[in-house]
Amino acid sequence: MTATTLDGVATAAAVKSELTSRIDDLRSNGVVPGLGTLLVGDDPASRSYVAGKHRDCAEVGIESIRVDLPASATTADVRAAIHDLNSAREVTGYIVQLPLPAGHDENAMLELIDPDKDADGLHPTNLGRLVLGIEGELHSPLPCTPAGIVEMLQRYDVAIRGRHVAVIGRGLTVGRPLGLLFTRKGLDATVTLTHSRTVDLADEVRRADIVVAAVGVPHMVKADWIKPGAAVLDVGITRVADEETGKGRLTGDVDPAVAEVAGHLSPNPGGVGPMTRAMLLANVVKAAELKLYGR
Ligand SMILES: Nc1nc(=O)c2c([nH]1)NC[C@@H]1CN(c3ccc(C(=O)N[C@@H](CCC(=O)O)C(=O)O)cc3)C=[N+]21
Repeated sequence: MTATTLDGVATAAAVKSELTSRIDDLRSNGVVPGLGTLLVGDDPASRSYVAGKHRDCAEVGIESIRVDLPASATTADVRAAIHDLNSAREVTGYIVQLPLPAGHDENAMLELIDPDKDADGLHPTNLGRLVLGIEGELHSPLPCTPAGIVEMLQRYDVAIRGRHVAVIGRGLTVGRPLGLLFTRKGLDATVTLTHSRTVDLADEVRRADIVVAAVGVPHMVKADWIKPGAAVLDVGITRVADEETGKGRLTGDVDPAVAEVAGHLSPNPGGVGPMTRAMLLANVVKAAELKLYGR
């Protein structure tokens, strides 16, 4: 048996095509959705992610506004750029590309974002609403990767209610908010949030119906950790040199042999990454709709 592929490219395309009609409605009501990106420094991976976000916007009819600061930018420069994005009328939502270069306090910068323009859902107000929302409806942007994971599972009819989810990794952008999201009323999963200090990680993962690996350690999740038929989402990305060609390529956290045991498996690349980008677009559209129609 080979796992069903959770195809992030195809699923993201479906999400994007649904967004285009909402974008048309916004435009005909005089609201042009616009995504801003703030990139500091010249890390090649970050540059390429940001470029991808601008391409995605062009594809669906969202304007995009790019602010790039050099690696030498001071925290005062970053602060000033965030204030400009908060007041720029054409920017209806924006992100601060993470990680910021060493020396900047990321949490302090995230706090400066206008929560109504927070396209990543990483402002403390929006993370707080995520916590409050465990009891019901949410009217705030969700962090894009967690939202994309849940969206993909739902579109593939993978059961979540009452099921046991093992999340590996407790980071700000994936693991920690994902645990909160899965335990919300309406999703109703049981979550084990594991991390680098978890004792007997393999045993925790073996009990799970859904496994999310968001660590950044190539192929750490082995086939004998997986309950037969479980859904496995491979989030972590590591750039490695290909043994044959010597060229750089991307590797996920999940060992390829997992495909022989799992019921569903998201490839990496081609799985959660494209969904993350689609949910960013969804957050921008939602923010523009809230601006037009109110909460
Ligand atoms: N403020 C902020 N928000 C983020 O959402 C954010 C961030 N900072 N910093 C970095 C991480 C990483 N991330 C990715 C999104 C999509 C792909 C993606 O689409 N990857 C393609 C492959 C792309 C390639 O080939 O390089 C795929 O998985 O198929 C990857 C990584 C968002 N992040």
